[in-house]
Amino acid sequence: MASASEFDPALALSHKFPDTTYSYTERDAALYALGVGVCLSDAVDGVELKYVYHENGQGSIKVLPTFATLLVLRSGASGYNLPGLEYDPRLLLHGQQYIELYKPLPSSCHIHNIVSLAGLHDKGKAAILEIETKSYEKESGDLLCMNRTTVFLRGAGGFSKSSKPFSYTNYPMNQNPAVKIPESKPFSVFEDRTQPSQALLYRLSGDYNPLHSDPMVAKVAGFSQPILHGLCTLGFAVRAIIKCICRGDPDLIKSVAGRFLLHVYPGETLVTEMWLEGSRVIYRTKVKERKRTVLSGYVGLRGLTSSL
Ligand SMILES: CCCCCCC[C@@H](O)CC(=O)SCCNC(=O)CCNC(=O)[C@H](O)C(C)(C)COP(=O)(O)OP(=O)(O)OC[C@H]1O[C@@H](n2cnc3c(N)ncnc32)[C@H](O)[C@@H]1OP(=O)(O)O
Repeated sequence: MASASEFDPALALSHKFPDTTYSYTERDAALYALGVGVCLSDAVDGVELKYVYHENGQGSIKVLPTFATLLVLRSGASGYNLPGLEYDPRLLLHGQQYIELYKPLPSSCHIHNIVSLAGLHDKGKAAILEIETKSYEKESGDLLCMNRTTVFLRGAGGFSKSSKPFSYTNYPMNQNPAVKIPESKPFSVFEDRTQPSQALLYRLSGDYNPLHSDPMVAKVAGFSQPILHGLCTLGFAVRAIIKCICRGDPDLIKSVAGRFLLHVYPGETLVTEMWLEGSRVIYRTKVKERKRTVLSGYVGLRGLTSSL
């Protein structure tokens, strides 16, 4: 591999990522739902049973909108390896996630992914890499969703002049997950306790990064114990919004944006606060035990929320 000084960001921008595929069944969707806390405190939860069971004779289970984040998993293997960009995978942290949903996800599907570079930034102490994945249903050719995954590669920055650090983005500013949290009282607040084994369950959905399961790897990365997957925390937060704002209807979710601000330890309690701003829900998730904000962002809704 080349050293940071040999890395040519201009050359990296012309890199073509290979297309990837992904197939899932109802079992994968249900396993994911359990991983992000569905029916965790109530096995017959009136609005959540439909994600894991054919309730009332329904033909198929419902799929949570954040399941879309799994469709890109295969892209990750090649997606975070830009030619010449050197980084220690043990120091990688998930920084942000942005999702657009164009139609409800089917309960089983074959997916074709088109992958591209959406952003690359030199932050000195870190490099930030943004990968965009458009996921198409193979059979119909329909575009189902788009994911933009931002990874924070600690120790991989410094490849450009510190007086003029390299920064490239190909998407509009209004899709940036960084939000200003209102000072008013939240419209709704939802509390959910994760299980000590939460990351061990969530990883079975396909993100086997040992940062979430191996105490030694967690220590090297700077944590006292394995931490929760960022996308697991995001799944908990969006579930809270579906419960409290969407009256249990997952199909109202049009887009999701989240910035991971601090790690979560499995077993900690997540408290998600929500504010309505037009057709957007601004949210912030805190860890109750440490009184620290771990995630914030917004969710775009379909349809009017004026009746709320
Ligand atoms: C399916 C797809 C899978 C995707 C791969 C993911 C694999 C997973 O297995 C891995 C995970 O889930 S890791 C767990 C989830 N993530 C985390 O816990 C990270 C939490 N965040 C942090 O620790 C810090 O915010 C931290 C460390 C990220 C940044 O904190 P600091 O070092 O203090 O940074 P700071 O000095 O405040 O800012 C430096 C510049 O970076 C920008 N920035 C900060 N936080 C960011 C974030 N979260 N995302 C993107 N950019 C971020 C800042 O804006 C700043 O830039 P500038 O100076 O230009 O303003």
